[in-house]
Amino acid sequence: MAIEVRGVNKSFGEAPVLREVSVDIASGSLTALLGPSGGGKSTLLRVIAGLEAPDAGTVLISGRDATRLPPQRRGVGFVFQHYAAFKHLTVFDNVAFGLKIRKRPRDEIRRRVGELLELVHLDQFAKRYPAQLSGGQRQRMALARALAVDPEVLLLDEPFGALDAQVRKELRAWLRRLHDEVHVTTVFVTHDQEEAIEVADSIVVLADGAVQQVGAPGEIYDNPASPFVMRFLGPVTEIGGRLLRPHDVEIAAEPGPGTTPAVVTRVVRLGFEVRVEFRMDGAGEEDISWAQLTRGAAERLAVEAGTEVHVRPAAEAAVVPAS
Ligand SMILES: Nc1ncnc2c1ncn2[C@@H]1O[C@H](COP(=O)(O)OP(=O)(O)OP(=O)(O)O)[C@@H](O)[C@H]1O
Repeated sequence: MAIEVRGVNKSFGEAPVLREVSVDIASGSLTALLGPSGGGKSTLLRVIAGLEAPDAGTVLISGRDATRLPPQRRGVGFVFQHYAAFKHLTVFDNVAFGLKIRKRPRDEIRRRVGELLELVHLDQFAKRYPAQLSGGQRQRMALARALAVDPEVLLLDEPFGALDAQVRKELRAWLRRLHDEVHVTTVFVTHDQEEAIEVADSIVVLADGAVQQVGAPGEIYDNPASPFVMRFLGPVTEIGGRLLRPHDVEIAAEPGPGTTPAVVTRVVRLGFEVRVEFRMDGAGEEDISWAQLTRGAAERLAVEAGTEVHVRPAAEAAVVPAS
């Protein structure tokens, strides 16, 4: 294990922000801390970095008790959402900064910074100043700088949070590829479930200061531990007191084993996907469930508002009691 967090508690004043948090982060993994705003993600990252001291509990990094070590002695590199570059230094010198402080020989610095700039695709920009870079390029520079001192662990707090959607998507894919090349144990904070699912090997869902579930993206999506996790990871709908994914709802024209009658209230065509909204037999006026169908399936079924249908969860559906 690269990082072991054991029984960490942290309060600010009266308010508990982390409650008995224990997490194992495997060496070489790319882990997302995912959860709603205020759930404690940044605080946990800061406790791992040594920027915040826990009230109780321990943090082990590479098997060593780091709980009382200052940040600079933990072997971690970090990048924050609003990355503060040294404006008066070139890209090269920004990346070289940590190596210079550590008084590495000049030749080594030149070689290492050259390699890193190539890795983050900024080799053309070495002589520019941060103000002459785009937001995405600045974040890549920040990552190169964090990697310069060979950290055992890389900690990223919403590193792409301030960027527009398109750049954010590009950087996600790029971070994934970078990690496949460099294999440094990486933990990143995000409140975006799609980002976590797309990029991470492992997701830690954190809400209300407590770990809700830990697992590979597919595991968490398919086998959520609670209604909260299920709702947080993707769209859900409710049928007969059970939560399930809308693509796991089966709709048929005729009744069958385990089906319940329902009336279609609306059909929304969203390109490839068709969203069929319906009201279950006996449900209240506002109580609308929905199914996500492919366009082909919807055409075969030929439903429109007012059609009577029969619905049930698919045999392989992940289902969680709604409350
Ligand atoms: N230094 C501090 N002093 C007092 N309260 C704090 C401090 N830092 C964080 N908090 C509080 O702790 C709680 C958790 O904050 P934290 O930043 O860890 O959450 P988060 O999950 O990262 O949220 P976000 O996604 O909004 O950044 C919040 O209620 C926040 O207001």
